[in-house]
Amino acid sequence: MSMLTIEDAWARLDAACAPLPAASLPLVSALGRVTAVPVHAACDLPPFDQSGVDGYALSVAGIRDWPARLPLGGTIAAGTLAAVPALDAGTAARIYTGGMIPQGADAVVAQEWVEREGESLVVARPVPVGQDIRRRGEELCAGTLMIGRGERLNAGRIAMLAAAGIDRVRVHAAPRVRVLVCGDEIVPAGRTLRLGEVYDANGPLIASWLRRNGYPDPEIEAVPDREAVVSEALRRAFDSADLVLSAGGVSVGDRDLIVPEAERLGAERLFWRVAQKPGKPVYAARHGRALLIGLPGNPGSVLVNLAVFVARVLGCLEAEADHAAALQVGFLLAAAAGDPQRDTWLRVRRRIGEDGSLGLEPLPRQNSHMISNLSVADALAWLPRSAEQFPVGTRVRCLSLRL
Ligand SMILES: Nc1nc2c(c(=O)[nH]1)N[C@H]1C(S)=C(S)[C@@H](COP(=O)(O)OP(=O)(O)OC[C@H]3O[C@@H](n4cnc5c(N)ncnc54)[C@H](O)[C@@H]3O)O[C@H]1N2
Ligand code: MOO
Repeated sequence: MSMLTIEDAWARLDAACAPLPAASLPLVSALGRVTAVPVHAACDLPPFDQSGVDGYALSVAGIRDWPARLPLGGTIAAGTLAAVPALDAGTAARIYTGGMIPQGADAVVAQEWVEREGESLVVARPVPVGQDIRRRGEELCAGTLMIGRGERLNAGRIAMLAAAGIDRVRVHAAPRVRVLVCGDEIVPAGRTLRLGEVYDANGPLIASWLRRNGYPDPEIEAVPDREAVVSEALRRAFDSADLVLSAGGVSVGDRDLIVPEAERLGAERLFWRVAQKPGKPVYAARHGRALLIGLPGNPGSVLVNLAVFVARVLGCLEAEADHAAALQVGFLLAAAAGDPQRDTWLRVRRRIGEDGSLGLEPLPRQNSHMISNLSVADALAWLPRSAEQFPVGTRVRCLSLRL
């Protein structure tokens, strides 16, 4: 049976994704979304010359003799709205961190370095011009490009834009995701299992993975293995979602209904089966503007395909500039077996060595129906197909599970 390489499957998904429309959102509501336009600073940073410390503003250019004794004028606090009076020659003004530097001042001296004697200030040692003044625009000027298009907004980027006066930002819509959890034997936790049933791991896995990665909670539907029900669930999902994720029912059993029902509804296949282990029977198709990724039902396979394909499609739908799978290179901390026909995604725990190197510790219980090693697993080591063992120390690529 023909199997696509992982790279070819990525290329087909990339080619099939069209970016979702963009809209302007209040900045903090845009957390996790991707910019649709470049964003430029709305003001200079800092916006005015300001003090970097609590201390005294003075004009050192006019002082000949040190120690200097300077009569004290007014007090300048941060946030003072009224115009700050100019500093009289030969005087000093009390100033707080962030306070506006008065006209005539050319330095600030921190209060720890001076003595107060009545209404005068005694400055023992010479102070260089410019000391502890943060200059207007020294970090950046209004109009400076702060972030390009296609960048995902995290807390730091939101803070940075807010500081530069940005209150709204144009971002691509978050993909609407609908999840179909397939299988007659699947029941939610909390019920007593009857013989033949298993608890649903895939619904909670997909929902929490999406939330963890900054996507809105998806619609989740339990779908029994009946043609009419699968077909109706797919039809509704295609109508209402940008990305449909089904879990289960994509293998070759007679009750594996996702592929035939999706295609009966007119879905165009992008691929079915990828040369990877686990997760081989993964299916991808396009129906109108919606994409379907049929995740094979074993929870270990869902896990792998979320990290390998779903993350990529989501980034693509949001026109993320660097949406390609973020791969790192590490080395195996124990020998591992690959597979002669398929690339292997080996669940590992990442361990940073004392020298900063990235060690990948292969974990037990790798079979695709097992997920108890997720107590510690955080990445997938990518072992190319090979009949040989990979010895300790082999350098391999790895992909975060984004759990
Ligand atoms: N003759 C063949 N049989 C199978 C092949 C194959 O190539 N030839 N591939 C195997 C592989 S690999 C996988 S992976 C599975 C995928 O099959 P399906 O996508 O059709 O998944 P199901 O049969 O529905 O379920 C597989 C397995 O996972 C359990 N499961 C399903 N959903 C959940 C859930 N929500 N929570 C927990 N566990 C779930 C299900 O009970 C089955 O045990 O096919 C192999 N067979
Ligand atoms: O692809 Mo399956 O996930 O190997 O068990």
